[in-house]
Amino acid sequence: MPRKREIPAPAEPDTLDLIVRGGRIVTPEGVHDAELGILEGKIVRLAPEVTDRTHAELDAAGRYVFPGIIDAHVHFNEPGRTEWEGLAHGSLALAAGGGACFFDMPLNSEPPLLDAAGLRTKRALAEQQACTDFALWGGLVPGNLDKLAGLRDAGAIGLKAFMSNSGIESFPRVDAKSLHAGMKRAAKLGLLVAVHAEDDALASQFTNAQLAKKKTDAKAWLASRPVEVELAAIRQATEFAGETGCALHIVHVSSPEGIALIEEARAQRVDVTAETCSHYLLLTDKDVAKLGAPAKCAPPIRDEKRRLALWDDLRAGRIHTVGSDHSPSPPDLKTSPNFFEIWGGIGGVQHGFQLLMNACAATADKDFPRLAAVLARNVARRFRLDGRKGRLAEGLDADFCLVELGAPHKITAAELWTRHPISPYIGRTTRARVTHTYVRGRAIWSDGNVSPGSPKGQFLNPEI
Ligand SMILES: NC(=O)NC(NC(N)=O)C(=O)[O-]
Ligand SMILES: [Zn+2]
Ligand SMILES: [Zn+2]
Repeated sequence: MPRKREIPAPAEPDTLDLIVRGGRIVTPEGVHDAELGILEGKIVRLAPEVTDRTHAELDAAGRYVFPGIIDAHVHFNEPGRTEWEGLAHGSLALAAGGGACFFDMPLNSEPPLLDAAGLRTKRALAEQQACTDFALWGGLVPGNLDKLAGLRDAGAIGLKAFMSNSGIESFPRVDAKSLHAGMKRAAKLGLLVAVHAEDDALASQFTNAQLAKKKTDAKAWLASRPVEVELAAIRQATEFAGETGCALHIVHVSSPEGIALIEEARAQRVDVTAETCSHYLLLTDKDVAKLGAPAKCAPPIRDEKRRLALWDDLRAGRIHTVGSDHSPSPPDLKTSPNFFEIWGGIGGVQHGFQLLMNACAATADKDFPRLAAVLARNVARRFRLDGRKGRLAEGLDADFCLVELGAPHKITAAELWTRHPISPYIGRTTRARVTHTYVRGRAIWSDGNVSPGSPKGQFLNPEI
């Protein structure tokens, strides 16, 4: 008979650093009243009532406690185009909107992030400048196949490729051959590939048709990128994913037809997931015509029917992640009488997610769990960070934000933390407001203000 092992008495719990009192906890499974106990940056208690001793308390009564948002799609453009945005401004704006982590795209920094040395440079900058945690995308461009292993070893969260012109000379688009070869190599390395899915030949064809008619207004620009442009590229990328076994993430899917193609591929066991962005759920082609430059992005914002269908997709679990695709530029690049010449990219990192919550305000208990899935849990899962991030659960990082559903607030340019006060959401009203954002148990944003002595962001390595 083996001797009975002596079971040590449970250690006297340390005094907690923080208890979040009285909030409504949002998880993908539902909303419930509970409290969080936090110690050394981790959630160590999640219970109806946390009774431990604590150094501090945060009153969350009457508020929702969301998991810290993980925005897998931002362009903070540093190094090289810091005057467009920058890691400090960008991450603060993200935190002000409930974000705890961002994944920075390999463009529009200059040079773009195409190898391990580039990753180390951007990582060092972000460790100094970013107030939230972060991961970094590497680029997949024609000719950098031999850099992909280095990118993986340096901790890239995945590879990003453009199937159409990126607008950035140093970040050329992949043709079919280089995309296929890149995905094949990425599959071997265990790296996910994300694509900007617009077919270059079709986009040029439709663009030329508009320009030939001397049409250069917003309406003509929208007509130059019909849904077919997106669908052709999604078809090709999913086909390649099937052939190569590469994990594929289609970023900024703008149409329900695009989501349907991704669903079809998934039914064929292709490892593909869909991201859409807040602006496709919040704006329509009419807003593009009305707002002009601040609402220009590619693929473009679609009609009301498609916007509503994307909400259906999101509620049905057919959209896996929602990012901001925050891609701002200085005002001079946003002003031209020719809409085709205006820089494409929407600055929405601060308000986009809050406006999604606002859109669900009347059905919060039903819809907030879905938002917790697409804004945090699913992102962490897809990018293998779920051992640390993405949920309010014991043992995970204490990343969370408090959301208040209060009186309608009108969004102003003055409240933007981005470098340039350009946003399609200025003038909109929202009942949902993020009052506090915590990363690893420390306040970054509190009571609608930047917390003094903000902590520096940590680099996140995928769990390969
Ligand atoms: N160079 C960019 O930042 N492009 C971005 N611009 C958009 N979406 O309009 C993007 O993600 O494709
Ligand atoms: Zn893109
Ligand atoms: Zn983007």
